Amino acid sequence: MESGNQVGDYVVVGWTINTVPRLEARLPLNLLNRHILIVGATGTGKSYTASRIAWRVSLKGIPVIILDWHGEYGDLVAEGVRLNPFENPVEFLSTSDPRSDVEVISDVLGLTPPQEYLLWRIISEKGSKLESVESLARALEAYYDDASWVRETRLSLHRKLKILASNPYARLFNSNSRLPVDAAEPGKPVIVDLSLIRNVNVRRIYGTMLLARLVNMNYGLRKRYLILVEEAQNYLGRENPVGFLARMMGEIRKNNIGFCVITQSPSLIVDQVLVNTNTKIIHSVKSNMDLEVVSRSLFLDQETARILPYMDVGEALLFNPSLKKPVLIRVE
Ligand SMILES: Nc1ncnc2c1ncn2[C@@H]1O[C@H](COP(=O)(O)OP(=O)(O)OP(=O)(O)O)[C@@H](O)[C@H]1O
Repeated sequence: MESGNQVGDYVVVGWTINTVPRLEARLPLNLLNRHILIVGATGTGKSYTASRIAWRVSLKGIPVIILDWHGEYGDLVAEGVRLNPFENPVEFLSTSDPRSDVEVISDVLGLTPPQEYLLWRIISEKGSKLESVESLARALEAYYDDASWVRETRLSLHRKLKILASNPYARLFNSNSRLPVDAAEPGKPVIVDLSLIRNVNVRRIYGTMLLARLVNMNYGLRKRYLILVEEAQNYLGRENPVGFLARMMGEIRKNNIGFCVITQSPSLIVDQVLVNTNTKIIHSVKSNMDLEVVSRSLFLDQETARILPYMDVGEALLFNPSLKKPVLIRVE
């Protein structure tokens, strides 16, 4: 299916504004695995821009998966394949590799070191008897307390898992699941509608688990695809970033996955994202903190920085290493 391999192949994001004649604003496909950042205040055109990129990249035969936090991409990419997370469970425990599973679960749930250790003990003791989140929650409830820290840790870990093991959320996690990347076709990005998961914390956990499984599956295979992460502050926020995702942004050689990270507020996102995204598309930014972060990370001169709050919807500064300085474009 992959055809976007030719050197110099690219997709068009829009057109330059301040040049005569106007020129194509291009996104080279060989930069995809060096990641894209799209930022801008509410309503400035981030999702529209991301949807154009998703569709055009997918037309090149590169599979695209959209983690659709608000459920808006069904309208933006009418050709996309919409997936309901409840009908597409993600693997929570894969007893074939318990060590890396514990790391993933720990990252996803934000476990403390004692919680992670206890989880490891239980999984290595019970092994294949734990095929679901419910069975893990039950095993935790019944686990013997051989020290006082075990009891406290067990109870706090159980609290974290309880909602995942409850109805209807337990259906989101299953040991016999397939990854949605198989559903992608040329011109048809896969849209995982996360908004169907009402509990925001569970939504974040499902999204992160899905990302973890996609990334892990791709080690060794090195298949090329693009993942759009909407409302990225939920996964890569400064307060509680998911460790493996932040690390992934810097590990371009080990994996061939490109991330397109989308957020309203670059000041809420971990620095790794700003440092490790090669292509930046900056729509209008209004808050002083975000203006400062954008200006600093792109080394903007004062004149360019001054226009940031006043750009129209659909206008953006495009920056990548092949350009000497950011270019003002209109996304089309
Ligand atoms: N390049 C464009 N050309 C034409 N219309 C656009 C363009 N970009 C955005 N729009 C329109 O502007 C509106 C807001 O766009 P969009 O939803 O993409 O903004 P957003 O920054 O993602 O907002 P939010 O943060 O609230 O999700 C939509 O109606 C969209 O169709």
